[in-house]
Amino acid sequence: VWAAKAWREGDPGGTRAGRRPRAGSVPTGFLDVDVTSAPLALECLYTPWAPGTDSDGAPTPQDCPRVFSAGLDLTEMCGRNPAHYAEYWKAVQELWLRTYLSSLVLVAAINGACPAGGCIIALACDCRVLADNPKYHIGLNETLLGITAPFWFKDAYVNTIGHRASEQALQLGYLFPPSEALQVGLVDQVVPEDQVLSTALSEMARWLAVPDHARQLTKNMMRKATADRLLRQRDADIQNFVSFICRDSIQKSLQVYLEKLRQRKG
Ligand SMILES: CCCCCC/C=C\CC(=O)SCCNC(=O)CCNC(=O)[C@H](O)C(C)(C)COP(=O)(O)OP(=O)(O)OC[C@H]1O[C@@H](n2cnc3c(N)ncnc32)[C@H](O)[C@@H]1OP(=O)(O)O
Repeated sequence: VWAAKAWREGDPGGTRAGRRPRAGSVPTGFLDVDVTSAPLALECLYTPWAPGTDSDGAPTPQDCPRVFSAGLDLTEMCGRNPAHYAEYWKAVQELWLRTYLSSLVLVAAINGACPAGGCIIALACDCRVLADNPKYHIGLNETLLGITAPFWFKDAYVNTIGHRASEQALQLGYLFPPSEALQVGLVDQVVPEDQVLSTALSEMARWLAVPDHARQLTKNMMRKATADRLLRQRDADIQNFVSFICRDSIQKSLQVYLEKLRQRKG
């Protein structure tokens, strides 16, 4: 994701959210910032956990392909206490709200798998460019983990791919391969892997060509109702998350899923 203003201006003072991510560390793996301890200054970020810039200040490709984001960090949701879950969920809300409502142009250059929390952050961007690799699935797969996507994940999905497609994909926990993601409108472009970044930059240029104030007001007009819905119910949403995630049956499901992931690796 490129936060346009900072990148365009070279932003020497901006916060580089660098370092190699580890799978599953979203929200921290996505922007690679500790959202649990610091207010997130999205407008100061100019790269994701990717790249860096070359001598002209242009972004260079990240060194960790294959995973755009493995979603939220499941270890943050297993075996912890209610206070931890509440703080974690508040940070997830904050990351999404700031991304979704950012006045910057945000283009997601998706060069790897993009499930669940990864998808929701990509959906908060203005535009998504996905690498054409059959392994790079994108979508909200929560039900396959035995959990449910919260209403604001669902809202973002519906806003992007419509009600029927969301209903089906959410219940099935379906992860779309690139061609289907394009067809359903979950991403805006699918391009060969080595063209993801250049295409994202071209998209960025297209969006930046529009007068900022008009684009920003329009973006806000389109997104405000969805964001307000969460803002009105933030505390209730946190309480709901905590009581849901604390259930023995949910903890068991998550542990089984994590164990499967680890075994698959071996
Ligand atoms: C009331 C509402 C409640 C619910 C609210 C919504 C909650 C959560 C939304 C989410 O985001 S849930 C997370 C969903 N994510 C996934 O299902 C993706 C799982 N991961 C994968 O499928 C794969 O890891 C990958 C992304 C396709 C990458 O594959 P790769 O082969 O490159 O990597 P692995 O070897 O599988 O994994 C490396 C390492 O990371 C661990 N890991 C993977 N994903 C996560 C994760 N999301 N959280 C924590 N840990 C994760 C995996 O177990 C390996 O760990 P180690 O063996 O190295 O310890």
